[in-house]
Amino acid sequence: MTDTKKVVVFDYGFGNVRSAERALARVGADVEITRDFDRAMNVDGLLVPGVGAFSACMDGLKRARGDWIVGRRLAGGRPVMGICVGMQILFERGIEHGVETEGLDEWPGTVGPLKADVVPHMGWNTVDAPEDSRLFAGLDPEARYYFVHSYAAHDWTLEVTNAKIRAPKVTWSTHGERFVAAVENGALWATQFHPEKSGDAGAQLLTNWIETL
Ligand SMILES: NC(=O)CC[C@H](N)C(=O)O
Repeated sequence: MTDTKKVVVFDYGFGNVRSAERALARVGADVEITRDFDRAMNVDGLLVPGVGAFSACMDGLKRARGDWIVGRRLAGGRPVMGICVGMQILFERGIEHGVETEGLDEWPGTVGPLKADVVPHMGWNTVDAPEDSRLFAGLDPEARYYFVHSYAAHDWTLEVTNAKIRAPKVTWSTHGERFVAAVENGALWATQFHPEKSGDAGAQLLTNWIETL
């Protein structure tokens, strides 16, 4: 019997923390919703949800020292997962309603408006994951995931040229145009869609993350 993995759902005031908590508990994690600095720093896995505007989420995250916590966890190789705006804020910057806000800059690039006939992109969609993805391991390539967003990262520019460093794995989806749907980058994983609202496929995806903790 492997140890039960402990996960903190980081509560900085901008995220559907209860549904994230339920989904993680359903796949066997010992889950706590908190913004407590020490618990968020020392738990097996930190999940950063995000609902709302990029700038408001960044303000809330900084007020709870979430920027510091994410940075120090990653510096020590401690797993972090971002969901929805919790993924968007990992990029260099976000532009929403003409407001440009600095993100955590874990990855270069700008999160901007989705160019599609219908926004928000609200509903189920497939993704195009790399063959060797650990996040999507064991999942049907035709599986669908639940998205609710009007902004996205359209490009991926972080290139890793050193063969000794594991290159990030990027998963794409399309709504009007191609956008980044998920990233696996060492201890930092993130999804634009909501695994906690994506049924069995989402549960398998969260299980895949929990198993790395
Ligand atoms: N579901 C969300 O809260 C996403 C909000 C984000 N500002 C976006 O539209 O992409």
